[in-house]
Amino acid sequence: MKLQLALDLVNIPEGIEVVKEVQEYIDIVEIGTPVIINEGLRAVKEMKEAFPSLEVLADLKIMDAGGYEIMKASEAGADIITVLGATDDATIIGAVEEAKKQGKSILVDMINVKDIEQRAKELDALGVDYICVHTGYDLQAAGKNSFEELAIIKRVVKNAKTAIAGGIKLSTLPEVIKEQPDLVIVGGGITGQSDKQAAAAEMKKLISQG
Ligand SMILES: O=C([C@H](O)CO)[C@H](O)[C@H](O)COP(=O)(O)O
Repeated sequence: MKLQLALDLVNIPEGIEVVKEVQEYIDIVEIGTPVIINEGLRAVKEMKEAFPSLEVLADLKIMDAGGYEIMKASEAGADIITVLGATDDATIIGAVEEAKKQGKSILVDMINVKDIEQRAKELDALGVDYICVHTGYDLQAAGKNSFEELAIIKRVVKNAKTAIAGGIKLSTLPEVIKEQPDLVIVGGGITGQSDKQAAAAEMKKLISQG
């Protein structure tokens, strides 16, 4: 099980400082959608240059032009790029083809997918690398989480790796670990803590104890 740090509410220098603090406890650093909106793919490039041994995920949440957008994120140095599960199969197929050509991975974000079980089966058959259940900020504020959805994808996905994101904290991590996803994505649960290093270290410890 890997730990991914999501950077959403920072600029590039602030993001690099956070990663310096926690790098030994994380496997993947995510350049979050808000950061890409503010800074562009330059944020991906600068993070990869600063931490070449970490995998970098570009949270583009691609909805169209799958092949082209995967190509641009790959050129910037992203190892993993996100595509929305709610989009059509043509976009997923284009993204998967381009990612294979570039030697990169696709993480499909299931945010706002209504039939998680059916769509997860379809995406799995299309050859995506990760399927990720995700409760976005707006639904987190309404008290939602994706723990039940994680159990669903764990049951039906046969080939892709499974992941979960959205409001995961130290207190809720054990419930997530019970389901054994391949990847746990944490943003505010680390970046919002006064001692980010201690939070990341404790999370890594729980994850390695499995
Ligand atoms: O993808 C995300 C969100 O849509 C903003 O872009 C976050 O990176 C993801 O939710 C993880 O962050 P936390 O919810 O703060 O753990």
